[in-house]
Amino acid sequence: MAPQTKRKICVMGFRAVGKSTITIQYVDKHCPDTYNPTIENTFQKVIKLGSREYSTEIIDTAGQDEYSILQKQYSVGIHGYILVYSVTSASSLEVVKVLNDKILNALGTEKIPRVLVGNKSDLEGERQISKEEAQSLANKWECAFCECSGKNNVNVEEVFKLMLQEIDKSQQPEQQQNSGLTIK
Ligand SMILES: Nc1nc2c(ncn2[C@@H]2O[C@H](COP(=O)(O)OP(=O)(O)OP(=O)(O)O)[C@@H](O)[C@H]2O)c(=O)[nH]1
Repeated sequence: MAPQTKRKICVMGFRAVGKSTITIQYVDKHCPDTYNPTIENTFQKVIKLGSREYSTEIIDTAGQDEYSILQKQYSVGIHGYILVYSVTSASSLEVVKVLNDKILNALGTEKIPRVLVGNKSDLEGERQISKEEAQSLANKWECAFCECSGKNNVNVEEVFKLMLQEIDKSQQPEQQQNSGLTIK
């Protein structure tokens, strides 16, 4: 069997957008009952994708806002970023834009594997951000995009699959790279 490929992924975004719910739903297959603001949690999961196995470390970070300083441990040794906003909160998308700028500045390159994730897609009646608006932002950033519901476990697997694919793509020679992947 091929050796496991190590991946370190950081889940970031504004407070209460659902970072922990998505992560715990994916790793432990359940939705937390109560809202507990996260300080920082690290999860380990072996993910099988096609013929490859990934030994994955997923860092669920504390909620950030536009004034948060990007901590050093979130800019060193991270393979990819899951940038979460809530489709019910326009300001959470603004925070993700600021976060994205901070990450790009800290790493000094635009070629960073990222997935833009619109969570709480089950709350259609409270929607403030359209899929089209977020998709066009992801196109501009040349990163992957999907919406999901951590609560209802819809598209959560896809978030992490897209992340691993984006990381793999970034490690291929330039000519083999396609534009950002999307799961609708
Ligand atoms: N309706 C709905 N609620 C959700 C969803 N995901 C999370 N929530 C709720 O949103 C609240 C915040 O969820 P968390 O997962 O703790 O959010 P977080 O981004 O980790 O929060 P911080 O640790 O404070 O940054 C909780 O009450 C969750 O139940 C979702 O997909 N749909």
